[in-house]
Amino acid sequence: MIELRQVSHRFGDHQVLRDVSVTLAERRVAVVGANGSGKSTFARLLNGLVVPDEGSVLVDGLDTRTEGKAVRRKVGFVFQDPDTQIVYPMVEEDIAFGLKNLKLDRAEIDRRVAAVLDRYGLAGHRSRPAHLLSGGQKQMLAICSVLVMEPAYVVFDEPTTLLDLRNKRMVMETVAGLPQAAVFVSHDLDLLGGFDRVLVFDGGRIVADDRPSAAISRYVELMA
Ligand SMILES: Nc1ncnc2c1ncn2[C@@H]1O[C@H](COP(=O)(O)OP(=O)(O)OP(=O)(O)O)[C@@H](O)[C@H]1O
Repeated sequence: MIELRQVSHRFGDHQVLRDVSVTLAERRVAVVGANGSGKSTFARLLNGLVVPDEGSVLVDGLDTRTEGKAVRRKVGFVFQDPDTQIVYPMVEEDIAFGLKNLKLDRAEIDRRVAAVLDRYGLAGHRSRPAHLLSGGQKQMLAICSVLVMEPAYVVFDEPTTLLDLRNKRMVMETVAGLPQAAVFVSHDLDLLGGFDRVLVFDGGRIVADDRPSAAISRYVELMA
């Protein structure tokens, strides 16, 4: 369970989140809202990439302010642009990077790298340079690098924005099949029908919190 208690945050003079309190316990939570409404900041709070100016964020009781490292182990984060996330030139090195930091032995790293590449259709690309992958394959590589760490939660920040329809579907099937709870920030409203809960952000506040159809109707009204 992830809990925000009276969270406010500003960047310089700009108040980005205003007194947000919410508890996330569902398997699939989506977050929508206008550009600049605070969605990415909210997403980054969930794994301690951003620590709030006021209030607190608790992940299974761990405070992101004091337990940042443990929180980042628990909460994987997928960015919009996989190029921000891919750090090593070769596919297998990129996937193995986090596992090496955990000081796992070579055989265990190999096993986990092979399993995740196989599961998500990248097994044939294991020894290829990452920059030769298509946009969709790069996003799947970024997702694999997160999933191989076996986080308890996965936060996706607009992971489908740069993808064509086929690759959007592939990412959505991946999200739907995850054993973990996921929080999914998106402007692609048509992808959110299967979610348990949708939060609508406006001006740094949650202004609707409902099932997909009701929340999306509210968002469409807001944008009219
Ligand atoms: N690191 C930062 N430094 C300064 N300002 C920032 C920073 N990150 C975000 N902001 C500003 O905070 C506001 C909210 O940004 P945020 O990225 O959370 O919005 P968003 O709802 O995700 O927007 P979008 O849909 O465009 O991605 C924006 O005005 C943005 O310019």
